[in-house]
Amino acid sequence: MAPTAALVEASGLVKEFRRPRKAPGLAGALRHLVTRRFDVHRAVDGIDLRVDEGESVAYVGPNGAGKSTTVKLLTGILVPTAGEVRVAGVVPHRDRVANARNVGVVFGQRTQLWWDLPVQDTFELLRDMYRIPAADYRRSMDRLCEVLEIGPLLPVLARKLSLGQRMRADLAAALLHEPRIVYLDEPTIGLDVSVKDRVRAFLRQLVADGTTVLLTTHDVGDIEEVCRRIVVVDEGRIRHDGPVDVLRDTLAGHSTVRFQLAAPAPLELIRQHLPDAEVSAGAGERDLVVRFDRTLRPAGAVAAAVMGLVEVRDLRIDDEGVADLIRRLHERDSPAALTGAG
Ligand SMILES: Nc1ncnc2c1ncn2[C@@H]1O[C@H](COP(=O)(O)OP(=O)(O)OP(=O)(O)O)[C@@H](O)[C@H]1O
Repeated sequence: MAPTAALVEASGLVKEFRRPRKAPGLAGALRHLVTRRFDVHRAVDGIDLRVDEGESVAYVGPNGAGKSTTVKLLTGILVPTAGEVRVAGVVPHRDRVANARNVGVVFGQRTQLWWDLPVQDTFELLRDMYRIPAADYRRSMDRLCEVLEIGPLLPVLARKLSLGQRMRADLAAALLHEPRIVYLDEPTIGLDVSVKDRVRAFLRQLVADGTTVLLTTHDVGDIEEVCRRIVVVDEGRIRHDGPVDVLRDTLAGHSTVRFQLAAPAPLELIRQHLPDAEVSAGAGERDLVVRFDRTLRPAGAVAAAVMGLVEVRDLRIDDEGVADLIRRLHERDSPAALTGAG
């Protein structure tokens, strides 16, 4: 087998921000004007990351973990405080123009479409910006119009688009110049289920066609359906790096049903009937929490089993999200074992 080429190579990557340190109140603000003091915050704290051509990587972590900062370092928007980074052989912050030709970026909560222009005009501006030859532009547009069904959106002003339409147009805008790697930040946030499915199907196709994808998301469905590898980052460091499949089997395929009962929960009785589930007490003595592997039994079967044993007043089903996944990783592995775990 031919060796795969590294597309992203980061080693010892560090980004520090200076944050103003000021005492509270007006006196503090005035003092800060005279003697400025700063705290140094390491948003990215020594990241080693290699992404090979054709990989699909979920880059996840809690809020403030350093995900966006990493992506900004990869796009060249930020200059690292220390360490090395190359994307397709280019040092992003040294040669932002060359780097921009290789990368596409989509932010779910922001758009790169010109708000007051028809979608078509943004595409033409991008064509000129990236100096895409006419024949390549035609081919790329034809393909994107077909798979993203954006043809009817071309004459529409960007501000008139629905969220789902805007996301499809934004994906097209990011891919028009056929980048080798795409960074996607929460690409399905706020979308309804059917549009979400379409976006995920499109991303799967993109990966199948050989584009490298780095996806930041809080949605476990995005990870499971689009990515083969998951990198978990917390406090600026990589805590876990491995195949999604392993996590899917051991961690992510769980749901929790929370019951409110008419009387105090008989935990032992319920454990006897649901031996492969985790049965625990909730906040109050009439609350019951059952966590189970949803690949073994559906939530309906768990609810029916409990309702056959005790009187249930109310219930809620929660599928686990990325936050649960990260918490479970912390619980499962000691901090030492987590670092660099593969
Ligand atoms: N320009 C900046 N100046 C100062 N601090 C910053 C700056 N940008 C980010 N930070 C801080 O760096 C840390 C990491 O931020 P970052 O945006 O990379 O996190 P994130 O993992 O993307 O979080 P989220 O999921 O909330 O987007 C945070 O504590 C943030 O407040």
